Amino acid sequence: MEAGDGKEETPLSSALSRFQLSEDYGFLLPNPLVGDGRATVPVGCRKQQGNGGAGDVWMPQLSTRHLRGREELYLAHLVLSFITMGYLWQEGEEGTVKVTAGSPARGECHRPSGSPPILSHADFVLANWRRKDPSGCCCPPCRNLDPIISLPGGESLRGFILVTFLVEKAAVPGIKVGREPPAVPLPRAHPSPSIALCSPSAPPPCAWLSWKDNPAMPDGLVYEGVSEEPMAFSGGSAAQSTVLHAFDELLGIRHSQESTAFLHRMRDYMPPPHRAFIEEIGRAPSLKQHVLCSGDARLRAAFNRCITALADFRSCHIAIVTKYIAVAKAKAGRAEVGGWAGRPPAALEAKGTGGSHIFSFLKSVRDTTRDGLISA
Ligand code: HEM
Repeated sequence: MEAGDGKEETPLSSALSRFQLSEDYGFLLPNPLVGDGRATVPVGCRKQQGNGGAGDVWMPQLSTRHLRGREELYLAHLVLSFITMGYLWQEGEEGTVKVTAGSPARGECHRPSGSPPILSHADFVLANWRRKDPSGCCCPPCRNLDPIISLPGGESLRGFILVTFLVEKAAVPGIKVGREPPAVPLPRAHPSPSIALCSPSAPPPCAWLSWKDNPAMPDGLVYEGVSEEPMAFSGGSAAQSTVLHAFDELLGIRHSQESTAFLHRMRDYMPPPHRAFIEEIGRAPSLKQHVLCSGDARLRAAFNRCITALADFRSCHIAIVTKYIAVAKAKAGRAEVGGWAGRPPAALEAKGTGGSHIFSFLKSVRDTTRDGLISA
């Protein structure tokens, strides 16, 4: 891709077909849109500059007009969001870029897909998978699966993306109870994902994904060419996953005011059809009321099994988060992992990936789930 002045408009699919991020930027990008077409070019700003100065290489304004269908839009959003992340965090937490000078964030693909201009859960997990053998299955333990785009973190990061993906996949039969699943790149079968695949050798990058409530970027990010004021967005978190929100609505779980406010804010990062799906479940007649009014002991037991399974999932998740953050922190303390990719981000130690105080939040959400049990 030629260095440009950032002003010309380029069809996104043809622009994307001509680049592959170099490993210098910490990514290897198998071109998802056009077969094996590969070329290594610098995108965004050069590492040593990154301030919109004279030595920077600018990416042209990209247009979505030539993208075909939902899949290409999702892929384009995935690719551009990852490029933006690489550009912003290339020097770790200390050297954060504050302005997306000539950056891929100026691509339009967040508008038609209704997604915010940041790497969200829908990008990082839902759209970010492929079968190595296209005719093979995508069952655990992920042997035939790979993320389309990964971040530094090796197997640990691969597991983080794919296990979350498999949890989404395992939830599909549950989602079908309410309705056909919303139109997203969700998979089909019903595996039992092993969360143990996520080994805590390196922390997940989530806290680096935010420029809201993140001490490394307290003012947010200026999207050059979009707004002169900095804008704050939360990064990809499974709190943006539709499935848990849908189960909460279906089972009539009532979280605390603070947790509800955070979780509802996370809905802004979901693809609009997902959000609409959750809201529709919320408006539907209450399942819990139906079970209560029926006086049927078997119905009540089945309902309570669902509540217990959901609370158990949340307890398991708390254990994993504790392990991940504590182990990563201890390893960093013993300098077992090198470079900025191995250090637990300051924001992750104190706060969650979307900015919540993680443990009190996660425990509160687990406990209010248990409160949903119907007593005999
Ligand atoms: C190493 C693995 C993981 C870590 C470190 C982690 C970390 C976190 C953190 C810090 C939060 C707090 C919310 C925020 O601020 O973002 C959170 C929330 C959440 N995470 Fe994870 N997570 C992990 C794996 C998973 C997996 C595999 C799933 C499965 C879908 C998942 C589902 C959720 C959900 C649904 C929430 C929202 C809270 C709730 O509804 O219970 N997480 N996670």
